Amino acid sequence: MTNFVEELRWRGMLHDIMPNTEEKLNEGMTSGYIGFDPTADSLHVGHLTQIMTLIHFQNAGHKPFALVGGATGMVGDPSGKSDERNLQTPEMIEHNLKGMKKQLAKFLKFEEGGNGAVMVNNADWFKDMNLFTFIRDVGKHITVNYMMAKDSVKRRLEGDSGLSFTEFCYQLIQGYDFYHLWKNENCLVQMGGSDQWGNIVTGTELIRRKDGGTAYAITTQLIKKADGTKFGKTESGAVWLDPEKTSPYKFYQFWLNASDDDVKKWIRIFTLKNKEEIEALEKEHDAAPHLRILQKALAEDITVKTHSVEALEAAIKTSEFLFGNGSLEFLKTLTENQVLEMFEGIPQFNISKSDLAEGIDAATLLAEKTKVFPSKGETKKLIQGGGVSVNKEKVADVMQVFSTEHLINDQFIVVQKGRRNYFLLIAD
Ligand SMILES: N[C@@H](Cc1ccc(O)cc1)C(=O)O
Repeated sequence: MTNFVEELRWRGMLHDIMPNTEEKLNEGMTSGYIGFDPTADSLHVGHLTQIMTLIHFQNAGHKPFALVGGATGMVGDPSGKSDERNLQTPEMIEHNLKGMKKQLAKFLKFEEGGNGAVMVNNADWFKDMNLFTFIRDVGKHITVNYMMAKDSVKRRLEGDSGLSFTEFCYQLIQGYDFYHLWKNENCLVQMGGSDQWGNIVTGTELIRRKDGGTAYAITTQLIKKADGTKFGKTESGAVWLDPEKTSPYKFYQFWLNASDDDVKKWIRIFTLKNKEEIEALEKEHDAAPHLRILQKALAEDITVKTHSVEALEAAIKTSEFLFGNGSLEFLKTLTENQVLEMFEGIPQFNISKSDLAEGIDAATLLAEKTKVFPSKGETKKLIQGGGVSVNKEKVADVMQVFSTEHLINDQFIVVQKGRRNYFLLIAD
C-alpha cells in the first residue's frame, strides 16, 4: 500500500479533505467511489482528473468504485451550474450510459476480488425506491435549512433563474448513493471535483444521522489554465474521449498545445510518471523549451491511455505531415474522412475533375479555378519566390501543368504557401 493522499498532494491534485481521511486510508485497503452523470454519450478531458484519481486510488492498493448516474442523470446536478438544466429523456440517458461505461472500463483494472474496480449504476437502487420511503427514511434526516446552506443552492437562490424542486433534491439523492454504498459495499470514501464537496458532505451527514456511521471525503482541484481560459475547450468545442467525437489526432494536438506553465502542472495530474521522471523531463524541457519535451511526453502518455499506441502513431504522423517533413505516402494511406478531419479548419476549395483532366497551369489552378491566391500576378510572385508547393513539391514555374494525375486518392491536392499555410483542393 502507498499513501494515496500524499500522492494527490505532491501532484497538486488535492483540494479538500475531511479530517481523519488520510489516517483512515493509511490503515489499509479501503473502498471509495466517484460518480459520473450521463450528461453526454462520451466523457471529456474534464473528467480525466476524476479518472486519474480512481487510478491512483487503485494503484495505492484501495478498491475503486466507478458509479454511473442512471438515476442522478434523470435529475441534474445544480453544482456549479448557474441555470436549471433541461431534463434528459430516459432513452438519451440509456444511450449516454453505454458510451460512458465503455470508456470508464478502459482506465481501471476490473479483475474480480482484491482491489479490483467495480462499476455500479445508482438506477439499480433507485428504480424501486418508493417516494414515501425516500421522504421518510432519507429526507427526515436532513433539514431544508441544511440543504439550503449549500453553495450550489445558495447561488441559485440569489440568481435570477432559481432552482426547481427537482434539482434541489439532487444532493439528497447523491447523499443516499453514498449511504447505500457505505452500508452495502463498505465504501468509506467519496471523491470528486471541488464542486462536489457539498453533495459529498450531505452523504457523510446522512450516514452519521441515519446510522451513526463515519464516512470520509476528498475533493480534487478543478483544472485551470494559466491564461484564464476554460480547460478542455477548443474553438471546435469540448475535447471528448470518444475518437468519433474528437479524433485521436485532435486529442493529441490539444495536449501538445499546452502552454509551458500549464504543462508542468498537467504532466503531474494526467500521467502516472513519478516525481523523478517528471523532474528529469522538466530539466530537459527547460534547457530547450522550443522542443516541447514536456508537451510531447504528456500528449503521448495520455493519447495511449485514452486511445491506443496505434492511434498515437497515426496522430504523430498526421502532425508530422502538417507541421514537419511528413510524406505524401502517409496521406495516401488515409480514408476520405481521415483526410477531411486532418484538414478541418484549413481552407478548402472545390475543383472539377473534368477541368483537371484537360490539364491546368498553376496560375489558373490557384487563382482562377480556385481562390487559393487572390490573383494570377500574386500567384506568379509567390511561385517565383519559391514559396508554393503542391503535394509537398515546390512549384518551379507558373506554367507547370496539373492534371488528374496529381490527385491523391483520386480526390485531393494539397497546396502549401510557405511551410505552414495549407489549402486543400477537393475534386468532384
Ligand atoms: N454529481 C456528480 C455525479 C455523481 C452522481 C452520483 C453520485 O453518487 C456521485 C456523483 C457530478 O455531477 O459530477
